[in-house]
Amino acid sequence: MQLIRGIHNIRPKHRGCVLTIGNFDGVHLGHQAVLAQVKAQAAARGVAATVMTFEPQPQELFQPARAPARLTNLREKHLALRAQGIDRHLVIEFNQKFANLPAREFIERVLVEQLGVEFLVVGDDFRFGHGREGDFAMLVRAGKELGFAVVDTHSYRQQQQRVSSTAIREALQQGDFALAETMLGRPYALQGRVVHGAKKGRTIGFPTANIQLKRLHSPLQGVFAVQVVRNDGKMHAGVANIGRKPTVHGEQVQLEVHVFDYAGDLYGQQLKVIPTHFIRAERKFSAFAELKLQIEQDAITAKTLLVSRSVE
Ligand SMILES: Cc1cc2nc3c(=O)[nH]c(=O)nc-3n(C[C@H](O)[C@H](O)[C@H](O)COP(=O)(O)O)c2cc1C
Ligand SMILES: Nc1ncnc2c1ncn2[C@@H]1O[C@H](COP(=O)(O)OP(=O)(O)O)[C@@H](O)[C@H]1O
Repeated sequence: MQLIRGIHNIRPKHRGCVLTIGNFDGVHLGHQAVLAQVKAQAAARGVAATVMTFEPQPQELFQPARAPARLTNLREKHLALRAQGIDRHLVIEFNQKFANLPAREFIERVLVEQLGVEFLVVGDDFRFGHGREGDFAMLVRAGKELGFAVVDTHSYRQQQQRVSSTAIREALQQGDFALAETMLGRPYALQGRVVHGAKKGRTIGFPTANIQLKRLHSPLQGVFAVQVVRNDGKMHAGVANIGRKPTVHGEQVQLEVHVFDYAGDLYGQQLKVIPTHFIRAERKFSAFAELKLQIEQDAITAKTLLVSRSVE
């Protein structure tokens, strides 16, 4: 799959596509139904199945404090789109300049001239262009005039509930990882590269692989039993903390994983961390020795939960 970052990187050879536009945060089953429609239309026409997303997501630019926690950062989203068999992922850098682009210009310049869109799939509540002036009806009219088809996405439901990024976020916050998985079509996972930390973990017998979340807000916080998948596909059990580490005056929210029965170097590796159970909220301890005792308890709890899960 091809990743195109920025409209300035669209080349004449990219003309001709079946396109969908949206945030696609999570790439859940609702999104996957839309992607299947895009792929089928693209295959029938012999053009590229293309997804346009925005980075940051528009609300993260306009109202960063109120923007919902992302289920997938850019990389995770890209990998999930790739797993769906999409040909091209076009990431628009969403800044004030792009937000000011008049709706008509977006259609004429980006959709028609640059992308040569043949078939467009968007939600009927999709708004775009300066001051959100563009809407579904405008796209339909422009399509008739400029020669592309426009269809709306259908609401995808499961047990009467509309599958949405919001519903998945709520399931995660309630520790209902099984429900989140049924809506995502895969286990909820956080992915990233192991970076260097303060090197304190090893001094208490709990080395922790530190992974930057690359999100404005995290949908999860606290201590969890987890499964860890390495790039070579090897699986391990572990215990993880997602938080600011108030005991050691951390700043950014980070994911830290202690892998059970493992001793080796994980720096630089890509890890996929699948939370399976919520254990407790993060706390500030008055001494590092107290935190050590608590982590020992957390590790026992996590092992018990993971064993009972594998027996189920
Ligand atoms: C299972 C687990 C639970 C944790 N719980 C907390 C916590 O409640 N409060 C806190 O400040 N840090 C918590 N941490 C983070 C530790 O402060 C951190 O792992 C330690 O400072 C080592 O950091 P380092 O990897 O940068 O050396 C936890 C870590 C793990 C693995
Ligand atoms: N069982 C393990 N779980 C997690 N990391 C481990 C483990 N064994 C060794 N490591 C290595 O140790 C590092 C973490 O040690 P730590 O002292 O916490 O350092 P840092 O502060 O840099 O994360 C990991 O990034 C990894 O390379």
